[in-house]
Amino acid sequence: MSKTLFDKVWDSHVVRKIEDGPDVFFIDRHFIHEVTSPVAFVGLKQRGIGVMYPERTFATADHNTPTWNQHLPVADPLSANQLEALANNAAEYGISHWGLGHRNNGIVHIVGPENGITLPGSTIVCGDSHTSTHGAFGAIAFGIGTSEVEMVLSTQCIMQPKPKKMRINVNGELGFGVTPKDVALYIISQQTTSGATGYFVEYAGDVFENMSMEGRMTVCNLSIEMGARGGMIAPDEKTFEYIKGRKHTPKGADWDKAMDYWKTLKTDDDAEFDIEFNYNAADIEPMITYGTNPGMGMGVTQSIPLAEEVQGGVATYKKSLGYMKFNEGDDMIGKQVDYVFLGSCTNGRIEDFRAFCSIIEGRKKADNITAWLVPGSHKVVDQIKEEGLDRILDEAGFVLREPGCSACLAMNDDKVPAGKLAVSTSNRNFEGRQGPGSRTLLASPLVAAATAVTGVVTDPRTLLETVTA
Ligand SMILES: CC(C)[C@H](C(=O)O)[C@@H](O)C(=O)O
Ligand code: SF4
Repeated sequence: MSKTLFDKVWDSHVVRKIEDGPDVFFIDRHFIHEVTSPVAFVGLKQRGIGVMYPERTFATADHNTPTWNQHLPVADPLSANQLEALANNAAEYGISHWGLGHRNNGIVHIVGPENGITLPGSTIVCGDSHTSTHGAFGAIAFGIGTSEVEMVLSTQCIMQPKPKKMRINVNGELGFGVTPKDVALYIISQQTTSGATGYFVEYAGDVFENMSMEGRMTVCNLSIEMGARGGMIAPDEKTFEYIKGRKHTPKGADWDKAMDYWKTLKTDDDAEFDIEFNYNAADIEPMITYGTNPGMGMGVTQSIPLAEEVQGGVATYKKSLGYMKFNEGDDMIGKQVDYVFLGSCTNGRIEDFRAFCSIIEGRKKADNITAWLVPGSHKVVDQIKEEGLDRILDEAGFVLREPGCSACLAMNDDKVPAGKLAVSTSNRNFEGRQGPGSRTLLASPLVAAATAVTGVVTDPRTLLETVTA
């Protein structure tokens, strides 16, 4: 029978089918971080049970870590406790742990792929919604709750009903200045934040085939923001090239054997999806959000829609604009911004820093902007330095911080003050997400850079033209 990529990976991991119930589903790789794992370990201890396959679980500290002076003790007691619990639990159960300052430390969804833990055809979970990122490698990857973290630690399985299947095709060529982040924000603006609820998405078509692995990770990362369980892209030569030779990837004969399998990981021509959508690359502009969910996005040159033009409740829409202190019909271009955040598991990889630097090179940070540039991992820091991007940043008046989730969710000191407006390359613009009362505009690293040097929301294409002219 014909199968989709998703079917192939899912079916090969079902340990047992329960009639009219969920599947007992085997998990190849399990990531844990300091926020959602401590309670799971307490549960194990209370029940007096151990971790079944400690070598399949990987711990990293990221959510509430400071991005400055990481060598000093963490001042916030709650954060310090969670970090200590992660370290102690990892040591007690024999789990690999990349704590603060460790060479491999960084945001969980960035260090997994960097270290070759994320592999095609594998199943990956983490107590974290953006686990969907790993789908970029043709893995089935999704977020789980803390009770499921406990279940995976103790049995390496979870109980999961098989989601429905959606395919999103984007064909054609992306325009100048249009990045993977824009593709994702465009898709979410079309789907809304609930359009893909109950589905697992496969992204297909020219745009994803031509995209770098970094870009594919950005797209899969945002799948969750339209309600999807996860998103995935079929592995290809680019995928194999990316993972080859990394710390945890198979070597020698094991690599050849794995490759034979990985090459079969494609949707069969006549396989069926429950639902399918087609979009044109040419319709996608550099995007920006104007409201308080990631579905409220539009082309950066457009004006905020009128209440009667949008689907859903008018009252909710107006409340959202009220929070943002925006009016229907406002232009986004030219709005004064206070903060720019480059980072997160959405846009904290080397390609994002290259994109940012392509705009700020030879320019200066605007005086009204506070910029937080937070690489996703120490490896990204190393790459930034190897490529000399740190000098470009320095000359333009920017400072590079240390890795972590940072202002993506503001669990550390990187909080945008109440009322201030931030252009952020992260994935959520909910009320207070970047600090109580903070206002967030989600956008690509190019839009963030253009805004950082002008001080107002800016279409990056206007600055890129100046550079290339
Ligand atoms: C803290 C964690 C549970 C949360 C998530 O699951 O996504 C965080 O990573 C986020 O991005 O909001
Ligand atoms: S960077 Fe943001 S979205 Fe990603 S895991 Fe951290 S808090 Fe969650």
